[in-house]
Amino acid sequence: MIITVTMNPALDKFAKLKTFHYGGLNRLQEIRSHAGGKGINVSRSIARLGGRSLAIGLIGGSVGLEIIQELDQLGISNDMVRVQGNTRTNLKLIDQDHNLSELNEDGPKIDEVALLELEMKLMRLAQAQDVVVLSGSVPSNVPVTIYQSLCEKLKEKQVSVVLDADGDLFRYGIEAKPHVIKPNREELCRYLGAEEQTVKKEELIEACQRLVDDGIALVILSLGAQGAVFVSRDALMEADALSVPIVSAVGAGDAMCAAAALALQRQYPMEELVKLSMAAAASALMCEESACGDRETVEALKKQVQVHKKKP
Ligand SMILES: Nc1ncnc2c1ncn2[C@@H]1O[C@H](COP(=O)(O)OP(=O)(O)O)[C@@H](O)[C@H]1O
Ligand SMILES: O=P(O)(O)OC[C@H]1O[C@](O)(COP(=O)(O)O)[C@@H](O)[C@@H]1O
Repeated sequence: MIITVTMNPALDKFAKLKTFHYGGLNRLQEIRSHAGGKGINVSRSIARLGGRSLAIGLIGGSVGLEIIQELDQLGISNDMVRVQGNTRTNLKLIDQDHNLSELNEDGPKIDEVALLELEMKLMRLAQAQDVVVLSGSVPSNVPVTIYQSLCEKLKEKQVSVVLDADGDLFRYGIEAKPHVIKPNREELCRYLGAEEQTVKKEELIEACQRLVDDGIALVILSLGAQGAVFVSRDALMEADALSVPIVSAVGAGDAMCAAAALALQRQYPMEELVKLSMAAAASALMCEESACGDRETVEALKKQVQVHKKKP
C-alpha cells in the first residue's frame, strides 16, 4: 500500500490576472479551486497513474469538508484526522505571461491530541513493504522534527519513506535517511547554504552523491525546465525536461513523487522509474488539476524521455 501524509492540506484556488500589482488592486478572473497540498496531489497523481493510495492528514472546518468531498468523488481513499479551525486556502495567481505567484497560508494550529492521533493512525496502518510519502509544509506549531521522527519509526517497521520537504523539515528529515528524497533546486540550495544563481549543476550532483553515501537510497533532484537528476548507490541518470505546453506548473514535483512512490512499490528498475517520473511531471504541466495527465498521455510521454546514464 502507498500512504500519503498531508499535515497541511490546502484548497488550491487558481485565478488569472493581467499583471500582478504589488501593493495595488488586483482583479481576478477565471477562478477555480481544487483539493491540494503536496500529499493530496501525490494521491491524485497515483490514481491517474492507475495506482491506489490512502491519503491521511489533518483537516478542519468547511474547507476541510470540501477537500474530503472532492477526494471521495475522485475515488481516492482517505482517512483524515479532524482538527479545530479551517484548513488553509492557497492562492495561485497566473498572469498574462504565465508567471505564477503563490500565496500559501500557514494553516490552522494543531493541538497535540490531533497530532498524536495522526501519528498513531499512520503507525497502525503502515506495514512492512508499504511506501509512505511525507511531503509538504506542516502547520507552524508542529515540531520541525516531525518528518524525522515519523521516518525513524516507519523505518523500524520496514516501511519505505519518500520525503519531499523544505527548510528544517528537510534538514531534520534526511537525518532519518528516508528511502527517497526529492528536493528541487531551490530546496537543495537552501539546505547547502548555496547561492541558487551561481551554484553549478555539478556541485548539486556531488551533494546528492554525498546524501546517497550517507544512506539515502535514491535522491531525485528536480531542476524545473532543466529536467532532473536521479542518484543512487549504483546509478547516476540525468533526464531532460520534456517540451510540453504548460497549463500549470503547480504539482509537477508532486507528480514526480507519485511516480517514484509507485515505481518503488512496484519494484521498477531505475531507468523505468526515471521515465515514469519525467513523463508524470510533464503530463502534470499540461493539466489544471495539479496532478498527472491520464495514463495514455503518460505512456506516450514516457517514450519521449531521454535518459543519460552517467553511471554505471
Ligand atoms: N518549465 C518547465 N518546463 C519543462 N519541464 C518542467 C518545467 N517545470 C517543471 N518541469 C518538470 O517537472 C519536474 C518537477 O519540477 P520542479 O519545478 O523541479 O519541482 P517542484 O514542483 O517540486 O518545485 C522537473 O524535473 C521537470 O521534469
Ligand atoms: O508544485 P508542488 O511543489 O508540487 O506542490 C504544490 C502544492 O504545494 C502547495 O503549494 C503547498 O506547499 P507547502 O505545503 O510547501 O506550503 C499546495 O498549495 C500545492 O497543492
